[in-house]
Amino acid sequence: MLSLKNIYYHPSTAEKPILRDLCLKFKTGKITIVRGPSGSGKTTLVEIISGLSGYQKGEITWLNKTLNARQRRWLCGLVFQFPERYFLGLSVAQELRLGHKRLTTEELISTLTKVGLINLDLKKPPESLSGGQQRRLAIAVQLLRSPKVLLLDEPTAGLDWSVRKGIIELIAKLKDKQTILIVTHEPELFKNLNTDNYKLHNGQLIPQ
Ligand SMILES: Nc1ncnc2c1ncn2[C@@H]1O[C@H](COP(=O)(O)OP(=O)(O)OP(=O)(O)O)[C@@H](O)[C@H]1O
Repeated sequence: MLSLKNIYYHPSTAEKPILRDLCLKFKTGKITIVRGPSGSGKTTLVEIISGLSGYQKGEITWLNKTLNARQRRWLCGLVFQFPERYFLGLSVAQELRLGHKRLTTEELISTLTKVGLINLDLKKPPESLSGGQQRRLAIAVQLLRSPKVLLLDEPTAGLDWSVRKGIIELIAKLKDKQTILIVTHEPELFKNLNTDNYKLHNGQLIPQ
């Protein structure tokens, strides 16, 4: 399981540390939820876990083995906040094949099915999909890499209520195959899932 020990991060461009001796032990079978107000460091935390960003002190381990940034990038899939803003493909198929050129149509369809996108026209431009479909496509892009850990930054932000419900149900389904961390302003949306809850405050995680 994934574990963070005393993570300290103070970018030279920031006035004060963003994370201070932050500790987190992921629990088997539970979705980890981190809430916190804007600017508390939620995105910074997922960027560090995913290996996109470094840190000055501490240790991140998977099954008791210390991971460097490259190993964390292999281990984790990160779905950014509003991921649809970063789509590059001209079609759904092209979006999924970025970095996975040799994927067959069957493999694309199988991945889309995992995220509940059934009978989707692979030739459609990603921007023509609904908000909920775009969010599912962004999750599918990460699932193609078979990450052990899925990090979701505000996965329900900007979606209608009914669409949010669908995304929450999808996350509940994915949790059997992946370790999941969600950072969110809206932890109450996930209260019916089996979650382990924290608040990010002053650079540390407080169990809720
Ligand atoms: N490289 C950096 N240099 C300077 N300041 C930074 C850097 N990275 C993040 N920060 C600052 O650290 C704080 C935490 O940012 P972060 O984006 O992680 O917060 P957040 O909780 O995700 O916010 P939001 O909910 O608005 O997305 C912010 O004040 C941000 O401006």
